[in-house]
Amino acid sequence: MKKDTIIIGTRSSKLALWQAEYVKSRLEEKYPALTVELKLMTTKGDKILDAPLAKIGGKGLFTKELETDMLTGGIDLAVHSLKDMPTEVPDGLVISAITKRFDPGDAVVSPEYQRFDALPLGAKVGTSSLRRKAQLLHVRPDLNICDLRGNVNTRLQKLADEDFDAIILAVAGLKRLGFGERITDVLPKSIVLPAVGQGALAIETRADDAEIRALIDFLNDDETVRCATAERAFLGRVEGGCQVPVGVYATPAEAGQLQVEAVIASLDGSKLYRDKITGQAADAESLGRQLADMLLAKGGLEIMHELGLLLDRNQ
Ligand SMILES: NCc1[nH]cc(CCC(=O)O)c1CC(=O)O
Repeated sequence: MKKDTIIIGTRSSKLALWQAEYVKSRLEEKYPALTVELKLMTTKGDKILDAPLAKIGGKGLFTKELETDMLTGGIDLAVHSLKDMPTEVPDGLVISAITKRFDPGDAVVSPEYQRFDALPLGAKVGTSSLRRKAQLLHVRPDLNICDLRGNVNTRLQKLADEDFDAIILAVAGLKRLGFGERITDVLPKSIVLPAVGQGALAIETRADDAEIRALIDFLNDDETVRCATAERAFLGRVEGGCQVPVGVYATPAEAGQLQVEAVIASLDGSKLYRDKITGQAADAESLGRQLADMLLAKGGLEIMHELGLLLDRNQ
């Protein structure tokens, strides 16, 4: 091995730091002679805290600054939550590893009512995700869903400060930060499908950095990679990003198969199209694309048009 020090770029939120430290410790455990340093960085998504995420828009809100630094050699790799990664990685960069998915669920934190089912009529529910909002409104149009921005710690603080009856956060993020005991319910997948890649980490490197890529290859979890491939193919096809209420969840099925379930909904949840497909795991990418086409044909395309999103269907 030529390199004796590698530099991991990470955002500086507590969750991002946990994730970078996790990769650091797995590398150090595997390569005792290697020194791994963390370089803390700030992204546009960290700076703009007062606007709803969907309004800021722009791809790579939480990844771009890290990617620019990696392309110029400032860092060797970047650790991201897979769900924060746009489906298209910039030229010269590549996702070289996807770690084992931890828990893809969406959690309810509601000290007063505990369970989602128990929320009273018109309850004030906090989330900044269009995906969660639309799917929740579909089954509970009475809910008063309000924007809740900030990192996980800030959001938990706002639960009390801003009088929410419940807030919704990824199970994975809460558990990583040691807040697992704050979870009072987990939304069933029959109501809310997770975001693409929720619960898994992506490690991004330069495409031509063969040494680093070989070094981190052991972090890949084959099963998660297959699921993520299907989920990201779905998202790439519907051009979802964080601006469209889209959920997708792939799971291994028997005999080397993969089941992929997905949803596209209108912002207010009044229209919701959901379907699933099963096929060979080796065809993960095409399964994701087929499912996207099924949902677009059912009415998803109309929703995209209503949202004013351009779709290049010839890609
Ligand atoms: N959007 C921010 C974000 N990115 C990743 C996670 C959680 C960890 C994960 O899903 O892997 C979170 C917080 C949340 O959605 O509650």
